[in-house]
Amino acid sequence: MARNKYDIDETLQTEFNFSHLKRLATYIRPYRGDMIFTVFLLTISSALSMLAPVFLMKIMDEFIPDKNIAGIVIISVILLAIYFIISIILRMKITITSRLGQNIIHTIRADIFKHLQELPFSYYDDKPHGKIQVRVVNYVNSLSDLLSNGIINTITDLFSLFFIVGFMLYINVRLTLICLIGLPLLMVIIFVIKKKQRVAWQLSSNKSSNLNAYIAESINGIRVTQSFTRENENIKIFNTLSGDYSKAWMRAIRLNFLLWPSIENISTWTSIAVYVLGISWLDNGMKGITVGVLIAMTNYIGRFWAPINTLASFYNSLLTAISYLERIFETIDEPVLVKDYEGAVDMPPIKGEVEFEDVTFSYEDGLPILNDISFRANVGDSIAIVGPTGAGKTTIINLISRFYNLDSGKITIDGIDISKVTIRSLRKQMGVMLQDSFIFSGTIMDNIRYGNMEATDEQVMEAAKTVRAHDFIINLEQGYQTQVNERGTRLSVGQRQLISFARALLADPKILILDEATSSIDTETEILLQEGLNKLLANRTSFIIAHRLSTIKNSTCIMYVDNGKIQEMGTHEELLERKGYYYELYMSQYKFLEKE
Ligand SMILES: Nc1ncnc2c1ncn2[C@@H]1O[C@H](COP(=O)(O)OP(=O)(O)OP(=O)(O)O)[C@@H](O)[C@H]1O
Repeated sequence: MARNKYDIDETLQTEFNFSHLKRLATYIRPYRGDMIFTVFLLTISSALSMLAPVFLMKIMDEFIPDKNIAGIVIISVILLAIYFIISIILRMKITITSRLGQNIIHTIRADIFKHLQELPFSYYDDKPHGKIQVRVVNYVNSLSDLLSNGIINTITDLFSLFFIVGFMLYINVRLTLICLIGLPLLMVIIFVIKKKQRVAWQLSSNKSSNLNAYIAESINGIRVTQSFTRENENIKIFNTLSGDYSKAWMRAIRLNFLLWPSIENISTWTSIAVYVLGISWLDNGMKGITVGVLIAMTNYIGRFWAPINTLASFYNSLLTAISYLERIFETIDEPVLVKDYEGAVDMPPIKGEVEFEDVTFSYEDGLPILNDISFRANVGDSIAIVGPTGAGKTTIINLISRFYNLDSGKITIDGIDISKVTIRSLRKQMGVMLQDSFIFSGTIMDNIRYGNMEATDEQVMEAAKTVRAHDFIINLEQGYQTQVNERGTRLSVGQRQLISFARALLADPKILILDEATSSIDTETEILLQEGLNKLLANRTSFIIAHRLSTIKNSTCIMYVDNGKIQEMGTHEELLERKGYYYELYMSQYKFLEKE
């Protein structure tokens, strides 16, 4: 799959369907006790608040004409008590819903993150990292309001609506029916704008994703940007992406806002109808219409449209949330293409014999990068892989750890097909040191211990001493406890490599895979690295994408890769004698080094 870029909208693999909502319900289910309790409290509060207009009606129609002061006082006290209870209930609701919403969001986020840990390299090859990040953080956050207040308010408002209509019918059936006439009209409006809203929110989430992708890319590439003084161009790209996002968001929100004026209009017109007809019926002395009835009725009509408004706003948030849910579930459902096959067993302790048998591999269908590659490395061999850039060297070493699946052929370790064993048991026994010696934020001690979480401080230091990293570490202001930033920016390239050596050694793997940095390193560090490397390689089978002549010459076998094939294999002397590809490479790049 071609890599998606920051300015290309992502297309959804699966369209939204209602099973997404059902799935969302599974996240909510563990909290249904809390939800039911809150809805119960809110329903009580809503029912209590419904009593006020009835009390008012009683005061207007009975207590005032009868001059019943005691009755008015009693009702006022009851109303005060009711509002006190309502305020306590609302406070409880806020506490419970906030906690509940955050718990649900945490579970969804944890599920995405767990899945991201398992997704293979190919997933990350195709997607800008900012677009992945926005799903874990922003999209999940956007569900917060829906999950905390939205659902509970909606259920409660449905109950309120039920009570309000009940009270209205109790007071006067005719006037109630006039009020309800507006509802079918509202349904039609909702139905008409629904599809447009969905599309608008999808577009808005795409644009926010693009913007995030670009921000992440710009931060990662800030050094190159400033070196090439590309700041102004970057700001222009940012402004375009940010403008696109604003426009998409404005369009979506405008569609959302179409609903409120509609509700306002419908509620105003039906209220006017109730007033006009009510007053004329009162004038005509129609049975059952009194001043108290009209006051109570207008009060209920005001209340009737409030929950309708909340329901409409819930509906809007649901449509917004759906566009995020689609992305969230798409990520959680992303197939883990590199996984344990059924019946996979653990890899027994590795001795270190590695064999490629007719291996063919492509990143993109129909474009093979490796063609029918076969070779064998015996226990303890160190294989230096050389060849022109883009030849497929990194690809070969990535396949040994099974970071990708093969198109055909097989790779065996100690005669066991690596696709038949569990990935964890395979990778745990391998030491991989990639060209970018990634340093995580934390202490130097933590960074080395990454290779073996059970290692003691002494073992960490022992490993650092062996690869010659100890001396520079103890000269840092806090030694092994010195904090380093993500990517290890405060360390030199050579220092980062030495830390990676120590990390790899601590894992004590039988097979070592190294992508040697090409960066020019000062002679002193070069000697240190070479010493470190020699210690690291002793008694292990190793594959090194080698750039230093010393590493190449010290290896048991050199493999020259080009055009997806192994063109030559042999020792330094054998290959020089053959006067083929390696000879050419040596004469053009390394020979002068030996003269110095
Ligand atoms: N994730 C990927 N998706 C698609 N093509 C890729 C991917 N990674 C590498 N390639 C392509 O595969 C080929 C081999 O790449 P590889 O990284 O293995 O080369 P290499 O020999 O290690 O190069 P270098 O010495 O420059 O690091 C190249 O043509 C490259 O463009």
